[in-house]
Amino acid sequence: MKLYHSADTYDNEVPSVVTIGTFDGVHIGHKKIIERLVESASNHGLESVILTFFPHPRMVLQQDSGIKLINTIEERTQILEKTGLNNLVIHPFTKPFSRLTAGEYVDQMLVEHLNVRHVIIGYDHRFGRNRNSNITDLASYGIQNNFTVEEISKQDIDDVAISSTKIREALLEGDITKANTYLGYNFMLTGKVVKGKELGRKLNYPTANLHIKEDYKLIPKNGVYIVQSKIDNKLYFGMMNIGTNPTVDGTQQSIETHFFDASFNLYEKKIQIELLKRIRDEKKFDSVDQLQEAMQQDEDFSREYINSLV
Ligand SMILES: Cc1cc2nc3c(=O)[nH]c(=O)nc-3n(C[C@H](O)[C@H](O)[C@H](O)COP(=O)(O)O)c2cc1C
Ligand SMILES: Nc1ncnc2c1ncn2[C@@H]1O[C@H](COP(=O)(O)OP(=O)(O)O)[C@@H](O)[C@H]1O
Repeated sequence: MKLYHSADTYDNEVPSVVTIGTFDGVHIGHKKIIERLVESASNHGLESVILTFFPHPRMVLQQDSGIKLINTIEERTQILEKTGLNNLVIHPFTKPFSRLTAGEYVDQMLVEHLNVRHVIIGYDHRFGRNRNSNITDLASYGIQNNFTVEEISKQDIDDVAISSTKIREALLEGDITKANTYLGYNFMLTGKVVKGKELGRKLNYPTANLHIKEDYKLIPKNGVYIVQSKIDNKLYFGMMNIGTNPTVDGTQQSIETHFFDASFNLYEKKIQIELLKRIRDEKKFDSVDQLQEAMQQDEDFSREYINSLV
């Protein structure tokens, strides 16, 4: 897959089949549409292109929307990489861009830059300034500009939309099992390991503190989770706490993971952690001893679960 950070730099000479959308989560519903795109392109000797925008339009047009996404743009790219897609175009969504008329948008983006021959698009897709134009308009532009438009039906879209919202809700409720089922892969958190209070090692549970730089990334409900992570090509299991560490009077939310049967220096390292199962809520214990006991129980429970996987 070739990645372009703007449609302006797209340089493939072969005409394309384009799908436009956010694809946050790249879940099983999205995958069906992407399969259709990839198959259509390959059947007609064309290039498959996903045109997506970053930042998310709502992050630019309604800056206070506080929108949270299932994937960072980097994670989204990583997941799309595995779908057989030829080209991913992440076009910068800016205020000036949002003011292009429908005609300008089609001419510049689809025709001039992406050399489009076929568009696969949702029945309710709106585009151009103030989202003025719809799929019927796109089809007329197509007649003038030598491309065809294929509609994704309401039924297919509803399947997709429902699961996207459901995944966000599931994550906020801590239902990681449900989220993973809809995603078709394990929900992940990606970031850099930073220094914490250095208390973990005193509790006999050193914990890698994950710093996620993308403030728009959706963080699941506070609590304790069983996790896995590939670090330097080796798979480690562990237990993660997402929360404010009330026992030690913490206030800031932290994301901390203790990896089993591992001893390494992870500071400054970029890691990706997959969440497998939620164990319990975070609690304020009366003493650090009680916290340590709870962590021992979490470990026992996690190890049993992990052993049952293999
Ligand atoms: C599996 C696990 C479960 C945890 N559960 C709780 C909890 O229920 N309540 C709490 O206050 N802190 C909990 N913690 C957080 C500890 O308070 C934290 O790891 C400790 O303060 C060390 O922090 P440090 O890495 O910044 O040194 C948990 C940590 C882990 C790894
Ligand atoms: N099994 C392990 N799981 C997690 N981190 C580990 C492990 N072994 C060593 N470490 C290292 O210890 C650090 C965490 O130690 P800790 O005392 O909790 O300090 P901090 O508060 O800075 O996170 C991690 O960032 C990592 O570099």
